[in-house]
Amino acid sequence: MRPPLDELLDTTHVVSLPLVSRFRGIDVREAMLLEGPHGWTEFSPFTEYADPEAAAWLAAAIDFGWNAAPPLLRDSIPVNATVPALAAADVPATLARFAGTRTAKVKVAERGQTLDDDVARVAAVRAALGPEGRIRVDANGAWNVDEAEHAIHALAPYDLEYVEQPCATVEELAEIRQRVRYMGIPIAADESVRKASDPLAVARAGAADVLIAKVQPLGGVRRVLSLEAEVGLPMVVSSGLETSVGISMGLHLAGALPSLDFDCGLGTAALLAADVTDAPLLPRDGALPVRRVVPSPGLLRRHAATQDRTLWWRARLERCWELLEA
Ligand SMILES: O=C(O)CCC(=O)C1=CC=C[C@@H](O)[C@@H]1C(=O)O
Ligand SMILES: [Mg+2]
Repeated sequence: MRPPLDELLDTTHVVSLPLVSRFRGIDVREAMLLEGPHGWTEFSPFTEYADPEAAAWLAAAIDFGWNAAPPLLRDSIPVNATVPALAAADVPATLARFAGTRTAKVKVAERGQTLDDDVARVAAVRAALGPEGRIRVDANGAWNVDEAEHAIHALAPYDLEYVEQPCATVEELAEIRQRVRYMGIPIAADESVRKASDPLAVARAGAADVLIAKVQPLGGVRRVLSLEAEVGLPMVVSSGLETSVGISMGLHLAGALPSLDFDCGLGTAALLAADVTDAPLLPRDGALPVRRVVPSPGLLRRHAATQDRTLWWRARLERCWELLEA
């Protein structure tokens, strides 16, 4: 059910938050925050996304603000550190932002970098975490199947928990999964789930061992819970690089999933140089508490987007609202 447009627009704030270091090609994260009857919520599709994709993020924002969250089965969520495609020398300072995490997700296959850069970064993460740390890598679909096979061989000595979206298509994922099966390295699907018209296609095709569940692109907490019931694969709840308000939506999903076998990618408030609350959801002892977040009026003012950008987001919300079922 979609609330009236005026009701949504009434409480919106658009913020523009600097990142500590460049991540997925951006230095600043814009987000729109809204307050519904059940609390604060976030609408923050990346700016380049077209309306049909962004509408799922709005459905999620509405779900979290205008419905009671499903019952929680746990109130603390173990999270991973997220390591952008930085130089190996910068790894220790990045990991230090994610206090107590035993797992790290490392970005690889960044445009303009080489496999040697990836190997050096992953080696630095292994050196910092020690033999018991867990390392997963995320290629964001940048490799073809042969490149993925070569890269996985080069990275395997550092002991990989899984490889996230090594290739772009579901067919390629199925193929690389077969090729590296003998190595015991699972394949996780991210873009193939969150950008697909049918998020379950990847599971049906036998293309992944693990699904990355991002709550906004998948349409909200309740929608992901119903997908989970159908899909039968373990899910790793990860962020869409949200403010702490959006992270709290992901935490409510992670808290409600029937089982949670992996550390979640919800520690990314640590990648923001500023947040919207005085009590940001930053990892402590490797975990985050499941709770709602109320933005601080002072921080909303300090990080308010320009008037132009605010109008852009309001128009975007309106167009996406039109796309949702009345
Ligand atoms: O999974 C994590 O550790 C953090 C989230 C994360 O890596 C991402 C968040 C938002 C956009 C993506 O490019 C990126 C990802 O690909 O998983
Ligand atoms: Mg990913």
